Amino acid sequence: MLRIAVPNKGTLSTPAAQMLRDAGYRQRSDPKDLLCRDAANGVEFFYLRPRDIATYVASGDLDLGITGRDLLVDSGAAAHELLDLGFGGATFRWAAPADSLASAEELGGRRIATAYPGVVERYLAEHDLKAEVVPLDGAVENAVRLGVADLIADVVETGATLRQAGLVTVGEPILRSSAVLIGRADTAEEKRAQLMRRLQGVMVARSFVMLAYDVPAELLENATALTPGIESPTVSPLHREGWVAVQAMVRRDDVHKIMDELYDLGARAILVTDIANCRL
Ligand SMILES: Nc1ncnc2c1ncn2[C@@H]1O[C@H](COP(=O)(O)OP(=O)(O)OP(=O)(O)O)[C@@H](O)[C@H]1O
Ligand SMILES: O=P(O)(O)OC[C@H]1O[C@H](OP(=O)(O)OP(=O)(O)O)[C@H](O)[C@@H]1O
Ligand SMILES: [Mg+2]
Repeated sequence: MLRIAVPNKGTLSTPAAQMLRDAGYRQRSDPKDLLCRDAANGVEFFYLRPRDIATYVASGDLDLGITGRDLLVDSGAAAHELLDLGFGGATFRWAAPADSLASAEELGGRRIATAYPGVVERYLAEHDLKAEVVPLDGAVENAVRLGVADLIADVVETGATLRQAGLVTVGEPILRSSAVLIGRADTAEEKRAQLMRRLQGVMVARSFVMLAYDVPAELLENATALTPGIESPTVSPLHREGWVAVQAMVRRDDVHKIMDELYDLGARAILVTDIANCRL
C-alpha cells in the first residue's frame, strides 16, 4: 500500500482533501479521523500536522505527502518537492513597523520573531547576516508591539493581519509558497506515477474549460487560431451547409475574452462546459 500524508488541520487541510477526492481517492468523512484506507486504489492516507509531514516522508515511514513549500524548507528534512499543487498560495515575508527598516540588508543585529526559524536561519546564513531569531508558535504579528522582537518573518496572504498589527512588508518575499506534493529522491517512480498523473489531471481540469461553437467554414482558420486547443481542435461537419462545429480546451481565465472574439468573428452557439477530470 502507498502511504500518503495529508494535512489534518489548517489552511491546507480542506483543499488537499478536496483535491484527492477530485482525483478519485477516498477521504475521511470525520475531520477527527487520523487514518483513511482506500483499498480500491491501494492507498492509505495519514492525517498529520502539515509542519510534521516532511519529517515523516524524509524518514521513509510515509511514501509521499502534501504540505506547504515553506514548511518543507523550514523542516530542513531530506524530502523533495515533486509537484506544485496550485492551492494554498502565500508569500513568506519580512515585516516591521513603517520606517523602522528600509530593506532586508538592515536585518543584522535585530530580533526577528517567527514560527519558521528554519527558513529565517537559512536566509541569514545565505546572506551572511547575524540576527537574533525569536521562535514563536503563532500570532507572530503581535511580537513587535509586545516588545519581544523588532521585526517578524511570517506568512502573508492578503496582508490584512499585518495591517491590523501596524506592520509593513520589508523587501522582496523570502519565498513564495503553495501546497506541494513531496517525496524522497529514492521514492520508486511507479509508486508516485498514478497519484501524480491523477493530481495533474485535476489541476488541468481546474484551469481549463471545454469550448464548443459553430462557425462558417470559411472562418475556420481564424476561429481555430483563437482556440488552438492542446493538441489540435476537433472540427466536425454540421447538417447546415457551409458551417462546421469546433471543440477545443481553453484556459478558464481567457474564456470570456475568447468567446467575445469568436462572436465578433461570426461564430455562434458558443458553449462552455467544465471539465471534471482529464488525462492529457
Ligand atoms: N492565510 C494563510 N495563513 C496561514 N497559512 C497559509 C495561508 N495561506 C496559505 N498558507 C500555508 O499553509 C501552511 C500553514 O499551515 P498550518 O496548518 O501550519 O497553519 P495555519 O493554516 O495557519 O493553521 P493554524 O495556525 O490554525 O494551525 C503554510 O504552507 C502556509 O504557507
Ligand atoms: O495575510 P493574511 O491574509 O492576513 O494571512 C496571513 C496570516 O494568517 C495566518 O495566521 P493564523 O490565523 O493562521 O494564525 P497563527 O499566526 O496563529 O497561525 C498567518 O500566520 C498570518 O498571520
Ligand atoms: Mg496559522
